[in-house]
Amino acid sequence: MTSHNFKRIFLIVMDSVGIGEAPDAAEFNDNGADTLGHIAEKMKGLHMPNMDKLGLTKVKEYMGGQETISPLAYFGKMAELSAGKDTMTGHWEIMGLHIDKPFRTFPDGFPPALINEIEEKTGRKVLGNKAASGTEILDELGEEHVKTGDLIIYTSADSVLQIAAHEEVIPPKELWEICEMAREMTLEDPYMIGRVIARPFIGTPNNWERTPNRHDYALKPFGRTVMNELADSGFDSISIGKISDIFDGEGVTESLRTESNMDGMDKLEETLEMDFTGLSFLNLVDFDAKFGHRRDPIGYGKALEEYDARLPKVMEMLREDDLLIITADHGNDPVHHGTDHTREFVPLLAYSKKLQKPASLNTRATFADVGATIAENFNVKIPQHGTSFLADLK
Ligand SMILES: O=P(O)(O)O[C@H]1O[C@H](CO)[C@@H](O)[C@H]1O
Ligand SMILES: [Mn+2]
Ligand SMILES: [Mn+2]
Repeated sequence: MTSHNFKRIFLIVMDSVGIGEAPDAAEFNDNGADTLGHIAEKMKGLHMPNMDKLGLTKVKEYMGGQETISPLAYFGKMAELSAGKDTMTGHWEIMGLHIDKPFRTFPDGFPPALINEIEEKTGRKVLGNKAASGTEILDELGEEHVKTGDLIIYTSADSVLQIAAHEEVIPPKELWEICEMAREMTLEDPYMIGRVIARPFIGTPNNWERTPNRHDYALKPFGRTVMNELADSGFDSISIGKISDIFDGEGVTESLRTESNMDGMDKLEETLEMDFTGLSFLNLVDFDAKFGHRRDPIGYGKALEEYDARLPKVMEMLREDDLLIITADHGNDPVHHGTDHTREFVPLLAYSKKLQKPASLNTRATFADVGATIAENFNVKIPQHGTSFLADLK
């Protein structure tokens, strides 16, 4: 082991917090996308003093951001190499994979053969079968679903098959079973759907509310990730939030579920108190699910400020030989057209108490540089993709 190895690495993915259009944004119809920048403008000033102190404003100027002369963290930004801008592609790339064939998407609805099979196997009819926003489709079809018990099936620009059902019409357990069945049907070509998602909700017409009983059924990562290497070498690989779902449990030695960003930060603190050697990997999904897809820049901005306020405690709880890495998995600009993700650069911040002279990590060509760094740190097999920046952390 070299002198700069860290015993514990805490990785935070701020889901969808992009910092400006990626060089290939045009290929994704995302010219001009800028999640953080546009939120800050809509907020007439966004205040994340702790992210700024770490070095965020070194890589992203935004309204309300405070310039930092001596950042506490190494700072940089990363472009995504894979052919996709979804959560799984982003996270899998962070852990060392390169997804060159995008998952299948069904912007015009799923083929009749699949819908028929679902209807036959569940004994329920299907409503919707189109690309839609998850809240709007409840307004449109919620009442009919409650009357008939039919399944609301919808998708988005992502490779997802989502099934919504009222908890009093189809109890979550039954909905999960239906989703497991749909998962089995769509693992391979011609479907190869990234995720089947159970979307239980409660409430009454015009007051529908989605519940935390959401469950995601992902495909298994297409190759071995750094998490597999860690787990197989006897290190801890702790998942917080939906990380375990995103990797379908692959390379996860312990999983802590969360109900919200703040709950995620609570669970992160729990792992900061634990004695382990390896990785604690947190995803903060509210940014994306509650605000990005809902095109709610003010809600998004407030959530960012609320998150930022939790950082001093996290930094205080870090031990001398810990490393904290903060990044994101794609953008989701809440003032961009549509309701989907955006192809953007993501921030990269790396902080440790023992690092004395934080400097720039420049612009990285792939998110996999994070995975390569983690692999090198624990001396496990370096992924095929990615260049470690461990030696730069002095
Ligand atoms: O509109 P809702 O149901 O929130 O769906 C969003 O959530 C899905 C999974 O993250 C995305 O693909 C997007 O469609
Ligand atoms: Mn995401
Ligand atoms: Mn999303």
